[in-house]
Amino acid sequence: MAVYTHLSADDIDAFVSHYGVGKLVSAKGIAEGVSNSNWIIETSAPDGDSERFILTVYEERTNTDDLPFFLDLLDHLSAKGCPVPRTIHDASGAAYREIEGKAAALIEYLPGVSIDRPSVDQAKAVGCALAGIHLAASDFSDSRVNDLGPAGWRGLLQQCDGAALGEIDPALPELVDAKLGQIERDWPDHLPTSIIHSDLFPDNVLMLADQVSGLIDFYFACNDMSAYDLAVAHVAWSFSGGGGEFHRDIGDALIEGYESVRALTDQEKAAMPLLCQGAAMRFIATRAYDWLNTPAEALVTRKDPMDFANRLRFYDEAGANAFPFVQQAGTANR
Ligand SMILES: Nc1ncnc2c1ncn2[C@@H]1O[C@H](COP(=O)(O)OP(=O)(O)OP(=O)(O)O)[C@@H](O)[C@H]1O
Ligand SMILES: N[C@@H](CCO)C(=O)O
Repeated sequence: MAVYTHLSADDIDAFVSHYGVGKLVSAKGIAEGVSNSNWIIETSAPDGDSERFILTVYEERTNTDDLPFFLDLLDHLSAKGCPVPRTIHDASGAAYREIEGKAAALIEYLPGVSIDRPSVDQAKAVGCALAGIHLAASDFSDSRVNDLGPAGWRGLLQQCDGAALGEIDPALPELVDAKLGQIERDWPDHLPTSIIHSDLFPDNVLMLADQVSGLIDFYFACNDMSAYDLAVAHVAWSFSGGGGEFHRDIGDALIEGYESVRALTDQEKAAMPLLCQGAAMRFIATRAYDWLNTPAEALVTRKDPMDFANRLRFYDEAGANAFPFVQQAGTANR
């Protein structure tokens, strides 16, 4: 569940009254998500039309200093026609205001369903939408450093000492020891960069049939390698069963969709096996940290780091064979 902040109907009513979006009709807390508190808000305008919005209250994980970057980015991408929710501004023009001492924003509601098991056509559409935001953000004037790059993973993993990692799974300390230094050493520094989403998991994409109707949750967006963003999506979308089963058709479709909008360079293609291993390490690091630091009484379902340990091992072993860039024989659906 993700409603950490208690808001009364009067609190929400008072908040909404600053936005010129009509009268509050209903507000329901949203159970999905782990970082921030979210509600679906319905309002009615004087002409009787009703409208929906998302009210997000930013909790500890989102640094308020970064909000202008995140919220301006939503407005920029939405204005350029990307399927991204725009921010509703209050009567003074502000993109966020305070509620119960925390920053909060009213965001456009987008229709659609998050899907667990994408079809090939859906995966293509996701790749296409991802490349679309990379291109559309090229003239966005603000920037943000990726604090969850290799140095950030090491920082988080060092805070979980080896013994604690071993309590999650006896094989985890050895995997981290074997792979982290190697990924850091080989991490590319010359690939094309853009603003990236950096967390494009299925639960951050809304779909209507085969169309992407919404890309949401830009609260890890930053400047980094465009191909790393594609690697995150590849690692997040192409597996089922706790990361044990690789769906080659889905991985290939993501890349095909991406390349239908923005062609990858040869260097980006060559880097994909390493970028995917790095992406897997990123989610091992954040999940292991959260696993060990989430209080037992917290009403949040912890996410298993081992799902991404399995994916890291897969990319390590498969190398270039996990991607459609080289001719292969007999490697479908490994
Ligand atoms: N603009 C939107 N339009 C429609 N639904 C939305 C929108 N934004 C969020 N939601 C809904 O709210 C849920 C939680 O939102 P979100 O993923 O941003 O929460 P979070 O706690 O910040 O995320 P995370 O767990 O990935 O850190 C989503 O799964 C989706 O169902
Ligand atoms: N998408 C992430 C959570 C937010 O970083 C995960 O599944 O671990």
